Amino acid sequence: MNQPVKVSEKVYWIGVNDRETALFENLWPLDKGVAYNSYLINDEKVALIDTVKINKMDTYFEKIQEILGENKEVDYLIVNHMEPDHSGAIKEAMHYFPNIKIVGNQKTLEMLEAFYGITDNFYLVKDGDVLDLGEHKLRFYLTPMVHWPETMMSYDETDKILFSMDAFGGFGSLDGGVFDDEVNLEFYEDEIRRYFSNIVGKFSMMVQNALKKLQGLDISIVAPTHGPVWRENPQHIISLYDKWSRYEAEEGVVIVYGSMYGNTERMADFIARKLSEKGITNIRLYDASKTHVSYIISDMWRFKGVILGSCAYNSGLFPSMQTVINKIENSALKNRVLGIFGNYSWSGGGVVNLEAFADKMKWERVGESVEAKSSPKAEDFKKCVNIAEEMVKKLKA
Ligand SMILES: Cc1cc2nc3c(=O)[nH]c(=O)nc-3n(C[C@H](O)[C@H](O)[C@H](O)COP(=O)(O)O)c2cc1C
Repeated sequence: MNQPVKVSEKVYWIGVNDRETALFENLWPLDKGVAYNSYLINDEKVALIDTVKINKMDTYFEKIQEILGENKEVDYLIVNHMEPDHSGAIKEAMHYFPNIKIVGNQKTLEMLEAFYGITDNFYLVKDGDVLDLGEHKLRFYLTPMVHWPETMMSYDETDKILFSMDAFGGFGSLDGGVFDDEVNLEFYEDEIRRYFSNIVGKFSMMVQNALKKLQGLDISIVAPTHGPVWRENPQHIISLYDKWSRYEAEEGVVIVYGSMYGNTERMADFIARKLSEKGITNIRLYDASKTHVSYIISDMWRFKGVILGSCAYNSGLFPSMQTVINKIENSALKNRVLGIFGNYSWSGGGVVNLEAFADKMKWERVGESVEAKSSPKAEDFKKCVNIAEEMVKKLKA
């Protein structure tokens, strides 16, 4: 999309879509692309709010010039977040608008120098400071570690727009629709949760601190740097963030397994069927070697039950399961209920490592771990039934 889109009388969305990059942060699949949202406030003084990734700059400055006309320039560039997918065009912005002032906090300043060697034309703001643009007044809220040290949000007190940087944003390009009332929210909510769980979730406590700081603010529009702009129901996305960062979950079970020859997979299928017979409708069953871990973590952030299975592999976990375990540990997901199963043929390695993981995570356990020797037998399936039954009891309690 090349056209600027009006967010309010003087505020414009001037974001760009990226459908070329395969992996966000060179890690997270972008099957449906991503949008880098940037905003322009065309007041007496002109403010640009965050920029876009450098590979997507071709029409960006044209859009700005189109809004401003020939005789106006950008006065301020508000840098809410220094991650290069938003700060990438800062140097070009300084080149394009030589009088521009870069607005950020002390940590922004340090990063500007470290990333781009920029030390001049900086306008330092502290928590609660206000920048007067004429009709519009921007108040700055420092929200450290959501999910970088310098992260902050800018609140337009006139139109009640919260420019929230990466918070409340997600994957998925904006294919025509820009606002929450213009798009299929089911898709974007999934992609926002995948973004949250993989990138921001580790900093859930800082998200809670930020939400507390924003409490009481009259917010009409939430304008993040990725994903849709929330103008119809901004409280909806705020409440989802609140729920996820408190580790609240829905009834449902995510089963993930690593299997080479199908024995562990048979146990996973069996457990899934037992869960279904007991009335669980939200069951997600993943082969860890097929589905990218980012989708698996996203579902674990959504559902209360987690059941992990691995065959033994060179005295350890099956490698794709090791990836899943590492990611969960790194994300520090809390308050889940866990069942464990696995398979071996001589001295094991899968279940013992899943047990060690369980000890670290301190999640509530269900049933006795089951480790079948090669093809699972009747007594193994009995233990699988027990895991499923105990899980359902916990979920329905
Ligand atoms: C490369 C490789 C390494 C393995 N390492 C172990 C091991 O360290 N300990 C063990 O008990 N079994 C080991 N096994 C055997 C498998 O874990 C076992 O056959 C299991 O039943 C496979 O489950 P699956 O059918 O779900 O793949 C290994 C198998 C392969 C192919």
